[in-house]
Amino acid sequence: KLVENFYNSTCPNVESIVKDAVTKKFKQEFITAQATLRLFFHDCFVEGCDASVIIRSPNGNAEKDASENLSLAGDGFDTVIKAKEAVEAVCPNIVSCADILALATRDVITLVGGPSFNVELGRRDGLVSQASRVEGKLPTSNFDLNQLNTIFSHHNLTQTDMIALSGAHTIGVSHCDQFANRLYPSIDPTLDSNYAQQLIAICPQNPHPDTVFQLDLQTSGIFDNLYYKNLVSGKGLLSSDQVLFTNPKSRSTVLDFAKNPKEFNDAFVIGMKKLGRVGVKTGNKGEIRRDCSKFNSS
Ligand code: HEM
Ligand SMILES: [Ca+2]
Ligand SMILES: [Ca+2]
Repeated sequence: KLVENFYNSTCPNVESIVKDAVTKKFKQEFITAQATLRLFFHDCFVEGCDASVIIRSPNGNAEKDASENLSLAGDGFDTVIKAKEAVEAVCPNIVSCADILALATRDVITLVGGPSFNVELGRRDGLVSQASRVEGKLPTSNFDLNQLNTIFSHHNLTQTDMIALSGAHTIGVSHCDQFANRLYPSIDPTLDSNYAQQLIAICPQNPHPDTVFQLDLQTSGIFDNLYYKNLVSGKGLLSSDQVLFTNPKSRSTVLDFAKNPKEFNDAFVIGMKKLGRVGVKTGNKGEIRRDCSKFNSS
């Protein structure tokens, strides 16, 4: 079981060390925020929150090499590696990379204007990181409400948790290929028509593969509840975003979060705490990695 004060006697300043390293990185690269938040999600849904996604393999067959993870931005990995280096300088071999990722994620959310919250600690780092084990574990942008609910329920996350955590798309971007099927060959009728034209202008039929569009067009660098207001007005970028409003089973929660930012923030914090408990290894399971990108044995 995780506890908030896990490092109180072994590394009492871990939270401020991580926060300083993350803040420094964020000031250099603001995309640190979205990159770290998405990294945490992808880590927790595959093998649990154990930093398995951070392992680098010379053979290109680690979890991060799976197709689903190729669009994870490098700045998220770099944030954890930098924060770990800062922690190792003070408390060597004590703090797991999985806990550092959890703390860094809380810190980036706060840096972009989101709620702050206490983070439970005591995770250990995983010993398995394989590209072949990712398939089917992460939701994709064409999932319908049932598919979204099912995949989240495998981790004890409810529909409300899923809708609140989808609010992470209040920051960051998506590559064109993730929503091109909503534009071509015909425009998805749930899309606002002016918004659809904006998307088409940035993402033509064969875009440069690096072209991206903001998940929350007006405030893609700010953690706010505009994401939900966008869904209400037909401006959800991914099909998996828009479906939360289109499907009557989830619509009332979207409307609640669109109207009441505090309700969204509270639900997001509950969702993040539950996400942070997914599949965690404690006690003598796993290891405390020295270098977050390598198993200790390698
Ligand atoms: C509900 C199911 C979800 C689906 C289908 C989904 C899918 C996606 C897709 C397709 C992208 C764009 C990737 C790209 O092309 O670069 C994206 C970006 C992102 N996702 Fe999700 N996601 C989901 C839930 C979550 C959750 C739970 C979180 C975190 C708590 C999250 C955080 C992010 C962030 C921050 C970005 C922006 C990344 C960046 O700008 O680099 N997503 N997501
Ligand atoms: Ca993991
Ligand atoms: Ca926003």
